[in-house]
Amino acid sequence: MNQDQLKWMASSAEHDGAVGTEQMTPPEKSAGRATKRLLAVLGLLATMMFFRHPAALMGAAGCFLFGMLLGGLPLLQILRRLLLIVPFALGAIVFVPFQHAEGGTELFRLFGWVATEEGMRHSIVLLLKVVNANLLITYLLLSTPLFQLIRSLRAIGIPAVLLEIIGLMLRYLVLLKEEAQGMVKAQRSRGLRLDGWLWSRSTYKRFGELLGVLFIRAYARSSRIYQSITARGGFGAGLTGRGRRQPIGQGGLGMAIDVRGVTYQYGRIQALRGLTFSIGQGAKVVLMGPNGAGKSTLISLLNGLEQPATGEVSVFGERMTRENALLLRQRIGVVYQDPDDQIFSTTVEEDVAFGPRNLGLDEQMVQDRVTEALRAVGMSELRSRSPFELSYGQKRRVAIAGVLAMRPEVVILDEPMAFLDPKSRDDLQALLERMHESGLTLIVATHDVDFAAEWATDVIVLKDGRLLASGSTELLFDDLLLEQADLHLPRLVRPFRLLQDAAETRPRTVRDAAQAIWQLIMRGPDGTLARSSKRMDGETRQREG
Ligand SMILES: Nc1ncnc2c1ncn2[C@@H]1O[C@H](COP(=O)(O)OP(=O)(O)OP(=O)(O)O)[C@@H](O)[C@H]1O
Repeated sequence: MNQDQLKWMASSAEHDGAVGTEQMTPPEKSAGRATKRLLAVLGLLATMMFFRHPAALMGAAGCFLFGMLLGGLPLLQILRRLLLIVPFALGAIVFVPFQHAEGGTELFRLFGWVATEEGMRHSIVLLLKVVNANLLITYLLLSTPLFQLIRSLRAIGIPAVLLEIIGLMLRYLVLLKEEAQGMVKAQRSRGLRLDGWLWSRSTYKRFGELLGVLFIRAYARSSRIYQSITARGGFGAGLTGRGRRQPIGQGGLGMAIDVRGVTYQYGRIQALRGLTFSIGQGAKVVLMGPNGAGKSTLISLLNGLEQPATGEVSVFGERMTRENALLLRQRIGVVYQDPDDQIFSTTVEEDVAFGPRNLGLDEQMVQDRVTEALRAVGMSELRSRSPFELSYGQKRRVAIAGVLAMRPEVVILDEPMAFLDPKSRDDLQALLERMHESGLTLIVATHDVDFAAEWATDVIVLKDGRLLASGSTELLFDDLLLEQADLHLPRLVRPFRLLQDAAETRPRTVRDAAQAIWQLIMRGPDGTLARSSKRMDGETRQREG
């Protein structure tokens, strides 16, 4: 996908009205203000380290709080963030007074431990310093959007790798929180009562078990996130030298993907059993098959995240190996089923910029690609938002933008329609159409036969790791194949199957179906319509009988 193609998509999206007004990069002025604010907070934090007197620290805390309220920050939010330091405060109060037992002035004894005046003072000073630091950081977080904060941190010379580590740690914390919330919700729906949980014995009995499950779930999720980061060139030494595409071998002209005798197994589980098929450039392919058929495994192989046990996968004529997988991967983008597995940055624009940065592009080019990709998916307005605050459909668009910004030639989407409302599904289908018109080869793993019949040009059907069939979407009308693959006939076709005179009619779209019905009606004068109606009535009665 070249620059013109992505731009074309972006302009089409705007033309369709799918896009709101583009929010341009924040003005220099506010970026400068954010950096000044960051420097001021860092300066105050450093100064705070030298304060030794509780009264001075208390005075500083009062000033900070007053300043924040004067600046319009909500008191409730400030207090909520202050609650975060309660565990630390308890630790400081409980342990620190006993630190100066030797040589200090005794205040009281507890279980043989001596609390001293010096220890107590030290404890109060420590506590006040933590409160002050918390107030200052809260001020920064509440007054400056996260993306600007990150830019400012970069501007003052904090190494990018450190920021990435912080970003990933934050992502892991968010992930833990989401998993914990998900678990609580699922358990409440099955009768878990939360009233009095803090004092309940069973809470503590099950605590270890729940914590274990939480970490296993978070681990599984983070390994999927790791996969998607790798798919966009993360953790690698950059995908290509300075963003240029290396020449890729000759062969298979017009062929985007060629799969020959591929097998794959997870331990003793045979997931793929000798698959052979090919996909031409510019095709719109649906990958179908029941649960466990091997679709996700195949996608991992096509993207080079896994290597086949036997057989080979070729991309644009070049055989995929461990060595060239990084290079070939930039020609094949993958949009995973769960956008939360794919998105991990603190802002939408940072997330979309992740792949282009891995390509080694300069910052201006990265920003251009981010703008274009977000415009193409109709998400320009939300570029500064945290992706974790978005709806599921919006997250999916961000995930697609992240892949488009890499300018791949093939895009694979795993169940892109899952969990979307009808309007979002229509929007996504229109987006897929634009992506295809811009020259992309698209592969969509789906269970949705109606979407497949309407949208795709070709179909690949798997079952139990085997290829049941591959070819044009005419296959979707083959009853035997559909039965073998646990699929059903597209809905639009079913009524025509009940009409003897129109049993072979295979409408793909509502418009096709309307036209077919109209043609049937127009045949009326010679009596066909009447006969058809009678036959339909007759057949319906027969079925009901
Ligand atoms: N990490 C794994 N470890 C062991 N077995 C696995 C693993 N992932 C998948 N499998 C097995 O491999 C087979 C193919 O699974 P895969 O996820 O590729 O199917 P799928 O067609 O994508 O299914 P679905 O439609 O449910 O997503 C299944 O039998 C599955 O149990």
